[in-house]
Amino acid sequence: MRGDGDLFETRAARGRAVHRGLCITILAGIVCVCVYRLGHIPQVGRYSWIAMLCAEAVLGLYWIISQSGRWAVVYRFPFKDKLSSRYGEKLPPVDVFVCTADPVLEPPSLVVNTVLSVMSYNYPSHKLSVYLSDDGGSQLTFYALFEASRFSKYWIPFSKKHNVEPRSPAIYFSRTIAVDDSSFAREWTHVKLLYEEMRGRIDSAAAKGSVLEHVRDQHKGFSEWNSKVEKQDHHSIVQILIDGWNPEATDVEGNSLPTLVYLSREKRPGWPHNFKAGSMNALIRVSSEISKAPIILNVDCDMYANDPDAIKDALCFFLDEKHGSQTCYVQYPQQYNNIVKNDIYGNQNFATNNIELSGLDGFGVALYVGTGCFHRRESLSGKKFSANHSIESGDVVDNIKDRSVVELEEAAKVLANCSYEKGTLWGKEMGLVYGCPVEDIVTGLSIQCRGWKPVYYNPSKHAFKGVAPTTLDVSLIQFTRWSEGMFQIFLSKYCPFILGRGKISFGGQMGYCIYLLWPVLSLPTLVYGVIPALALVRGVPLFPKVSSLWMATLAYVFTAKTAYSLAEDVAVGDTVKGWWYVQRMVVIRRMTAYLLALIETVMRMLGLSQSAFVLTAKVVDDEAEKRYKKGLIEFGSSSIMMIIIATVALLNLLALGWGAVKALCGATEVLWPQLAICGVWVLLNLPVYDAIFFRSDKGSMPLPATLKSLIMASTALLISFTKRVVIEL
Ligand SMILES: O=c1ccn([C@@H]2O[C@H](COP(=O)(O)OP(=O)(O)O[C@H]3O[C@H](CO)[C@@H](O)[C@H](O)[C@H]3O)[C@@H](O)[C@H]2O)c(=O)[nH]1
Ligand SMILES: [Mn+2]
Repeated sequence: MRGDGDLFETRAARGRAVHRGLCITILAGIVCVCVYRLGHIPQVGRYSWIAMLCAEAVLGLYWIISQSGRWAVVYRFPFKDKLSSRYGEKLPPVDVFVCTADPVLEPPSLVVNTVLSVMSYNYPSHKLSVYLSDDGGSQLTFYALFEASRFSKYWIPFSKKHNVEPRSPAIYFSRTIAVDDSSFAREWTHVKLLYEEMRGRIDSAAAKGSVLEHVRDQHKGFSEWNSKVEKQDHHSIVQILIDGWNPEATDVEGNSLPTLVYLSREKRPGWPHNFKAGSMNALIRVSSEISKAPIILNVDCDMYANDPDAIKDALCFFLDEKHGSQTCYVQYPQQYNNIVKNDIYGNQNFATNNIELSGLDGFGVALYVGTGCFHRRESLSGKKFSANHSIESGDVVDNIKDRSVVELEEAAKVLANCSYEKGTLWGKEMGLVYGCPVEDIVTGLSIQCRGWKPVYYNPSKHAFKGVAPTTLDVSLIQFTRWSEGMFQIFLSKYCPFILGRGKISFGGQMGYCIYLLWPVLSLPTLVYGVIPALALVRGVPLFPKVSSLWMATLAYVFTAKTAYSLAEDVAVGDTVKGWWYVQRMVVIRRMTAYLLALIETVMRMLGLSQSAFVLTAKVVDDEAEKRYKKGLIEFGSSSIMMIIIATVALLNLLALGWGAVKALCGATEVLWPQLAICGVWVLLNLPVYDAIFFRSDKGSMPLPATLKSLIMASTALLISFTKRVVIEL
């Protein structure tokens, strides 16, 4: 852990002693449970017992690993006022990269709101260049950016003059103000109208799928689409929509504007384009031709800048005299602006964002999560850290010299061609690493292994806000991609224990594994979701006698872990209900997304499949949106994931029913601990029963999924019951 610098401070979190004390007792408990399991393997139900033993051992090990995120939590505090007074006009230029990939899943009007929010940062415009990379190669997106470049002439001066927040016009204008006679209200009304007109034009072009002919005449860039341009087959397009160094490029009040560039790298069938990593690498090269700022901010197209001063905060970590030269990136947590009450899909990650990631920071590592991250260009370009990397404060104009817009565009295009990377180190040692669905995580890890130090910064005012998934399917697909990518890293040469050895701290290596090992959790969770219920019906006990000391130990481990997790979540701002919903989502993710990722990984290792990047949809239909806002989980598909969820839910419900009847009938061998486990599963799954039995909307469990699940669950129970009869005979 690094100590204090002059532009920021690092403080240890309180309560470490309590956590460490509790850790020791839980650890002792876990050891006892495993010892007990090993020493009491029964004759009947042997395999179930061994499965439970394995599950508990894996969960216990994972619990140990996850303590690395709690052991040495630190928080960061930058001093941006000090930065401003020290650097004044000499602040470094900043390039902002925005990535988009599909005009349908990522509507152009959403994309340009993100672009406008980063264009209007409280930062000198002539030091700011914004690049939009469009992997969709879409004229509609280009058109939207063209519209935004015009609207920015009104929006930037308005938002800066009145210091409005946030700087995404869509979000800002969705809130109303008291319209009176003041000049602010008049301006507000005027700019809002301009915004709404612009948005109307963008949305109607998107709906029609084409841009009007007379509009196409207004900018030379549209002619790029005169020849054949298909999403996966087109030439490189680079269009400088605002050349910020040109004294004539000004807003309506005569101030300079940030540079604005549209990029769509070349795509050809047969050439791997490497998804977002490929797009980022093209951005790194193209921007180095045009503005070459030493600091790069990278955001996803749905993630607007929420804090107009965030650049200055981040710069404190780069410009600090003591530690700044070693900083490779400053990562902010992923926050969302579309979270409903109690966050039904567990998107907010309270414990991860406020504790675990700060805990990793305490061990000197931070995950790069692909968005909301400020990079040092040098560290992104594959350089190793060596002393004395200071950041220059040159202006964009120094870089451009006397080249015209067209010259720059032509030079930049070449850098975005498919063939450019052939035989180079791009995607290996330079830029973002290729071949992994979580290009961000693996890239961050390898940068740190080159001697650089990242910073995780989680300010109370969120710096960026994105769009969180609003249906179960989309959320689980996202987690499948993530967990598959994570596990792939663990099994590759990038495994932190191998690559990171001697380069990052052991605590940091463990910290990475909190995420890299996600898919492994699928099996023990399924064991706990299936075996106690089946054994209950079969009449086979899987736990010690309720009155025994062993049972007390087991119960202690379970209670202490659960209570700690609840306490920590609530301590950092979650509600009790929110925590409970996270528990549900955790279980669902493990049984579905992580399981599929595990299977997929095995298939990939056998050469049977290839990983891809399934884009997360940022829009859903109105009805689904309404259900999301009402807090109803959207099942609505008969995918294998839904069937797994429904099967486990029904299995536990039926087993609980059976056990309860037995208990009421006064049977002596009621297996209380197993009954309790089924009870917990049933409680967790209440919305699943609702979706199966009571709901009739489109988000309910489809009948085919219900039937398949019912057949599977009852068959499994029947088999178990038959075994019981055999035992009794
Ligand atoms: O071929 C592609 C695919 C995606 N993207 C962009 O990548 C971003 C992230 O894609 P999204 O579908 O929103 O994925 P998420 O699951 O929300 O993304 C998280 O996880 C990714 C890694 O899996 C990271 O790259 C992202 O930054 C991080 O927000 C979006 O801006 C896309 O436009 C591209 O530019 N090109
Ligand atoms: Mn996203």
